[in-house]
Amino acid sequence: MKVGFVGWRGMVGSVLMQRMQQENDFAAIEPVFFSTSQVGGDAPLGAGTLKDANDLAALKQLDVVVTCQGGDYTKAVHGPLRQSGWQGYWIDAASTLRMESDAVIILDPVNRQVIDKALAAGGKDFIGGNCTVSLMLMALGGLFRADLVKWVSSMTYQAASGAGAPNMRELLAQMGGLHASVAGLLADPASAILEIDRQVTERLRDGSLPQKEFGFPLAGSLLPWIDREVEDGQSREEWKGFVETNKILGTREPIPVDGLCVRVGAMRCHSQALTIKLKKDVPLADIEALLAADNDWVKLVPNTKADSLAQLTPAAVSGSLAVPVGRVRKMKMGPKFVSAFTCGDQLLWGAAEPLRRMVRILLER
Ligand SMILES: NC(=O)C1=CN([C@@H]2O[C@H](COP(=O)(O)OP(=O)(O)OC[C@H]3O[C@@H](n4cnc5c(N)ncnc54)[C@H](OP(=O)(O)O)[C@@H]3O)[C@@H](O)[C@H]2O)C=CC1
Ligand SMILES: N[C@@H](CC(=O)OP(=O)(O)O)C(=O)O
Repeated sequence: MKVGFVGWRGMVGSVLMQRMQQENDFAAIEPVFFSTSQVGGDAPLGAGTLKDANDLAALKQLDVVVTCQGGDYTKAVHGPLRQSGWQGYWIDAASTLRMESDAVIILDPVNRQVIDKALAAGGKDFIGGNCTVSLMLMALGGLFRADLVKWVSSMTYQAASGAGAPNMRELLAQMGGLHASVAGLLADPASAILEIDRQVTERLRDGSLPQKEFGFPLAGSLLPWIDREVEDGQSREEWKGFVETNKILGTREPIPVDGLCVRVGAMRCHSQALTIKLKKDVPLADIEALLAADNDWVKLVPNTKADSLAQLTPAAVSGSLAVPVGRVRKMKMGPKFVSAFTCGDQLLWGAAEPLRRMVRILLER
């Protein structure tokens, strides 16, 4: 199987490359590497030279295109490539094609049956889901599979990486800038904390912190809006929660999913506080058992202070494929209301891993 990789040196693409090497995936395929800017340069893994990612004739030679290049590339190339008669599989991290009727959003531990059905029907476009949605479904898969969910409200704490690599750098530069502005006072144990706070707040507001990428300080603050405005006062990130969840699950009766998406100063893990209304009253132990057993990556964290603080944070989860879910308890609103908190690496299950596994699914056929 000849598989072309576009966007392999970007942030998501690099994580995909790492995972494919860890799992020895390249041994099973013939990889061809593309670039939009370094055509003719050395390809990785000794795979010859980099081909032009905009060269339709070169792309037409492939059985599969895997792209992490971004939505602009997808918009420019996918349509013309299909119109030229190419019948290969298109596997994409960008959101551009997700809601197209002939595209499937891939998250195989949750929706393998949707993927298999599409493949059997001749489906060719397989698109990775929004990171927040994919991580929520990896965590709550057991409740959805048991058809217990009446609705979900998700309040997110999303990492800088979701906005891109330059944003991660900017967050750290802002952190450094804040620290530097009060380093002298901090070194003096007798200095007044309110004076430290006053100077930090002044720095947050005076426009001197680097903020080209985010537009605002994120370090020492948070940003309660992600992506552009859509309808009904929702951000586009919030809109994806409902439409993508239901498309991934292939629901006939859409399950309401809504909440607020917030950017926080974490590096690459998205966290979510979830309020779930169940269709019926189910004992807590059964809920925990369903959550824990759903897939190989979800990890039920006991609802204790010690376990939550040790296992349910970006610091604990970063770089790991595990998707811990904890803080599971019945809420005061009534026996059908359950709270949960989950945290996951948004570059792994949130971006690269579903694409890698889709290549494997195609290889199995
Ligand atoms: N960031 C995220 O969390 C998520 C992103 N996505 C999707 O994936 C797409 C790619 O995102 P992301 O990986 O963050 O994008 P990056 O900006 O990291 O990479 C995109 C491309 O930029 C080019 N590039 C230019 N300069 C550099 C450099 N110094 N280092 C590496 N690459 C460089 C590369 O293309 P070339 O080799 O052709 O020059 C690369 O493939 C997004 O547009 C989005 O659609 C999906 C889910 C999550
Ligand atoms: N929008 C997400 C990251 C992302 O790339 O999402 P999508 O794949 O839906 O465009 C975030 O900012 O955290």
